Amino acid sequence: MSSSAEEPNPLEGRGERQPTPPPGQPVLRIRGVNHYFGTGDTRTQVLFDNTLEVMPGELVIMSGPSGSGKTTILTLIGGLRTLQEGEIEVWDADLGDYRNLKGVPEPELVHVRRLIGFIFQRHNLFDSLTAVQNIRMAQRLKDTGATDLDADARDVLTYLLLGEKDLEGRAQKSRFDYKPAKLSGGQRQRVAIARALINRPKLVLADEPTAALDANSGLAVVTLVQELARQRSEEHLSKLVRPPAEAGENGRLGAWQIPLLKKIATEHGTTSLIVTHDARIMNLADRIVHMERGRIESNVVVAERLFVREGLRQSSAFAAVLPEEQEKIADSVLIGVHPNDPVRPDQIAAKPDCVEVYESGLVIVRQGDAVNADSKFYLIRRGTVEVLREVDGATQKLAELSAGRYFGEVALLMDQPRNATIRALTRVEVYTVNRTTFDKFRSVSRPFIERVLANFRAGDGTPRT
Ligand SMILES: Nc1ncnc2c1ncn2[C@@H]1O[C@H](COP(=O)(O)OP(=O)(O)OP(=O)(O)O)[C@@H](O)[C@H]1O
Repeated sequence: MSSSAEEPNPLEGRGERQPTPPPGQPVLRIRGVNHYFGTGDTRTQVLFDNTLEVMPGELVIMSGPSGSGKTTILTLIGGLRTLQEGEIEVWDADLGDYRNLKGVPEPELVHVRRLIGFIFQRHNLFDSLTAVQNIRMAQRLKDTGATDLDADARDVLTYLLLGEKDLEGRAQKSRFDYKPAKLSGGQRQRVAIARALINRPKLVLADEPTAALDANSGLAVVTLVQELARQRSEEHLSKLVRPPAEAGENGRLGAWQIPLLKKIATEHGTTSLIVTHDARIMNLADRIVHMERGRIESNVVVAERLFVREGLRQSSAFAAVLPEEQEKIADSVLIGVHPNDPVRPDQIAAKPDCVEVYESGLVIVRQGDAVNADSKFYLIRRGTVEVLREVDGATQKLAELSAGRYFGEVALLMDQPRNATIRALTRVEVYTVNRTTFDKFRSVSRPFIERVLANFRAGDGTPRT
């Protein structure tokens, strides 16, 4: 991930670019993590068999009721607690490899902590130092090669509305030289956030980072975290900026913050795990992980969920069922991988009923094959297929279908043999909905489907397979 060609990158020439994990591999891998508090009779298990992968640059939101284990898992990832059971691996860009947190002695855990920007409620600012000095202190921990550290510290504080400008860009008294005792709770929190982000950590762990913040500065924090991960479009940012006419509205950025935001976020690739109940932040998430009673109950890549929902909705069979039911089916096939990324064999093995891969030239569905208990409905995840139909001994090519298109519904709906052959033109990945699920929803949506089938039999001109 790099800045656009037009923009000069002030971090250029700061030495070696930190390497990222190999393509398709996560920056954070958690496998089978259990955790217990207490000893003897009072020993209680609070985490149960948690497995999660986080990809580079993702903004992950962790949600779940109080006591479900979110903070415990975050502190284990950050090396703030000893890992008792399971595996946690964090990519160390300086090392160019993963650091395994299992059985790691304390001095080595310190290395892990240095990789991470922590934003926790207990922010531990130095009481005797001013806001700027607190940040300058953090800058000493890591040599980022920056030329003007003081200006960088002030820029981040200014963006977080602690500098000489208010949200509308009007002059205000800056808090640069205030000590923590003279700052409000929300201002202290923002100084702590600036301190956590000043060295542009590749991994940010945050526990309720916006709880003490007003809506405007809460959004400013999350937008900064997002921009550190990767540049968003002008359109995305402009939606977050308050129009002058709505000066009274809460939860927006000032237009003047945008250029500064971009300047601060010139180096990309930060991955963030944020525990929050703040709905506005959830809307910005790339991945939403929900915990219940010590277990990760769901792990959803937002773009994948949208992709599958959108794909299923095009099919008359699924369009006929209630939106909540459509969402349930869509969620049942998700594999937790962004649709732009190819699936790895281990990810397919983990969800064998949800996704299949066909190499170029392979037949996925063959014309004339009877529909049975193993027959499926297919949504193309990646790649292109061709739709072929044999009529009177001659093969006609009816269509080419690519990502986001579906096939295989008609035979399932009509209980008839497949009416066309589908062959992979490239390597193809497909989501599959099995017959049982399909039939369950078919019965719910029967009246509608009868109408669809009537149209189909009459021939409405659309080639369906
Ligand atoms: N130091 C500790 N000693 C004993 N039990 C603990 C300790 N810390 C947490 N727990 C228990 O572990 C469980 C998980 O707590 P954790 O703080 O991880 O949950 P959480 O989801 O972060 O909750 P919240 O949203 O309230 O912060 C809870 O039952 C909690 O009481």
